[in-house]
Amino acid sequence: MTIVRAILPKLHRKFAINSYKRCYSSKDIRNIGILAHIDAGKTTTTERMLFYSGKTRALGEVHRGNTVTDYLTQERERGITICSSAVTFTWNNRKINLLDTPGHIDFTMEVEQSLYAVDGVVVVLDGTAGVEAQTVTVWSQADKHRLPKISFINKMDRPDADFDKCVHDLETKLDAKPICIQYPLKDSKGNLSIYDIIRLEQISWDSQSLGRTYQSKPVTDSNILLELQDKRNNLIDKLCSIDDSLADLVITNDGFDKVTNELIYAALRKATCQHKYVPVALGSAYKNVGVQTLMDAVVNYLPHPQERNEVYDCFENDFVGKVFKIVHDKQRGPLTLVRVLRGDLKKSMRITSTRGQAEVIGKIYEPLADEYKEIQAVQAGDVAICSGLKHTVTGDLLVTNTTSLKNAQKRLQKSLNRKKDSSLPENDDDDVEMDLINEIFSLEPQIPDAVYFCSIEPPSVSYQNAMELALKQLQREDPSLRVTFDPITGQTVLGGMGELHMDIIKSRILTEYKIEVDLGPLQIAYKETIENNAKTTFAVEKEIAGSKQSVAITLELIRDGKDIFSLDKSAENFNNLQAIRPRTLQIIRKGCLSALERGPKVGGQVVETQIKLHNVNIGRGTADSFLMAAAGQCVQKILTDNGTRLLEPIMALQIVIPSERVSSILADLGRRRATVNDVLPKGERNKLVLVNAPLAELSNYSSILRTISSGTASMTMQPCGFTVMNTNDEEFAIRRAHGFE
Ligand SMILES: Nc1nc2c(ncn2[C@@H]2O[C@H](COP(=O)(O)OP(=O)(O)OP(=O)(O)O)[C@@H](O)[C@H]2O)c(=O)[nH]1
Repeated sequence: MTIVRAILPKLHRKFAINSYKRCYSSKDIRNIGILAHIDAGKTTTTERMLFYSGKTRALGEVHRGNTVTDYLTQERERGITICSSAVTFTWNNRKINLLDTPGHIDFTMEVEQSLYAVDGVVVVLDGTAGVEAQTVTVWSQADKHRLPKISFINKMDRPDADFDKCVHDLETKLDAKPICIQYPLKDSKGNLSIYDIIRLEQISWDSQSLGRTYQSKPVTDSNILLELQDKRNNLIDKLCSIDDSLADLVITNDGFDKVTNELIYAALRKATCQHKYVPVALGSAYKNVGVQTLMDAVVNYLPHPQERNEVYDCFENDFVGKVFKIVHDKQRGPLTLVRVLRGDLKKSMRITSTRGQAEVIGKIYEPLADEYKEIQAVQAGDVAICSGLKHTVTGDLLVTNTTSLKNAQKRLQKSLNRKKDSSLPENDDDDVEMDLINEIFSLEPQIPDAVYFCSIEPPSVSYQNAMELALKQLQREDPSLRVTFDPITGQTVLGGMGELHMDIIKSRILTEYKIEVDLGPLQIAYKETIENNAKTTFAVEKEIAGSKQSVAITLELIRDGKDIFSLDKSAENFNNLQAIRPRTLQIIRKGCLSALERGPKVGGQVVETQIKLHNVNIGRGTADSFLMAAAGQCVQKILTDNGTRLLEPIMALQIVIPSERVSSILADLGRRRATVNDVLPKGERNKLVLVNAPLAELSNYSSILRTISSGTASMTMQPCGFTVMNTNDEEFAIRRAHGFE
């Protein structure tokens, strides 16, 4: 990756006149995600797709900072994708909505949300590196969303690219079943062209026209033809295992000769949509080779919207849309990117989010990164950008109204019951489906816990409000960013997924909101919990501005309680508590919960702790704020008097490594307080090591692993919860948090 430090002037390249004018039926739409490890070439590939489809008139380059999809200043400066962005273009009379997603682990949530909007994915591999750490993560995310995949082996122009190794990696590191539809060919000068294995043709791209023109010719060299025929037969053989009609044809004719290209396309499409095989294409986006044939593959093999999203059938013809991104446009304000799953999305339409917020859609635009073209309506299966939504957050499900949501839930429950009652055997797919359904109807998007935090300060107090507003906006776009206020230090605190995440937030506040904020040192986000149940009565009396304020409150903290706040149901107290007005109870609850935001040890959020209200006496004329503060102080007193334990963030690591190196990796992990969950065979030569290790022990671990394994290991890492620390580790963590280590 070339990092361009100087900010290049944003090039306002004129987009070509809209290349699609007709309305596309949902069968003619492909919603695809483009996923990869960082730097594999997603943005470069997307840029070519826009260019060859006629959507743009000039080719942008990542190193020149003028690509369409990396439109944020930070993306252009750093040469990386931070926000997923949506673009629309047409190819072979099909409309393609494509989401370019970020490759860095800190933005995993972005990728996760984008996957709700697509029906299939293109996974780009760097032909010189094969399957890398983040490839494994995005691959399993695509699996979780049951998305059919195509793999594009990019950078095949480079002398060190190795197509066969990449295909082998797909098999061994991802347990995928690849089907190569192409094979690379380099001439004596190293120029790349491609063999089409199905058509037995050689395809060459013309560099003069920046790859716009390309031609196919039949392969005539008899040796090469034999080799390619062998590959074609192999491909058919594989497809026969899942396609009975193809198998019958091969058996009846005693060979592969009668199998037409059309039959292969149809069988391969079926195999891809059913997750049985992954078509593998290749090329060099940078050298303008193989992108058009990749687009052909997208159209030919990836499903259209009607072939997916059956789970939303329960909404019938009501409107359902998934918010997969919120962006901020200087002229238009916050814009919401919505995948329309059922019904039509229309200008000025009323909708409700599953969190119960009623909203009105403003205008609707067709997506093209940061350029917008207004349209009137969008039908099911398509993707749109809406203005006017004030409360929706990334991850929300939008529906016609609450009645339609309730009806959909009832219908879904009925159909699930029917499925259960029928004698159909249950399988793993049912579990995945159930998880997805739960996620669809859950009211909040699943937001990963922050694992790092740091303070954020405006340049002067006069910027405080503007900074808070900026953070509020950024949080709507990116729910994995947490913003809290520390009442003790008076600082605003950011929680997030990693150093890059925080850094990007800082630079976005500067470029988009013109506020030069300061970030404090990055710290691990420990949580705290109580060790034992404890109960205290706290009484406080004060005269404020001539009026007497008094509260006496008895609270109990209970470990692992179910409800976060409850009332004592014993005969002794319940009648008394029932007489309290609900509004007063809400104030007490609020005071108690805000006290749980900061534990006494390192200021970590107190979790797995229930608060039970036993008794409260409130003096006449006591202000709400005084009551709220008293409730909070009572909780703090219990926490300080009885002490808390620290919980630290744990990461789940999946390390793929040659068998002979496993022992050295395990020895190193042992020194990092890791728990080895399993060591499984992976392909012929490798092992898959599954470990959980504290985040605090993993600083810079990916480069350490590279050193220990001499570059042979690949790894993915993702947060997997918090665990209680032992006393020694805890002491060390506290010293470190207080700056003594
Ligand atoms: N030699 C060669 N370089 C390429 C090719 N494709 C992309 N690159 C270069 O690889 C670098 C990364 O490319 P990007 O397109 O930004 O990769 P990306 O996957 O979008 O990266 P992130 O958005 O940061 O995840 C850039 O410098 C590209 O010019 C290719 O086919 N051949």
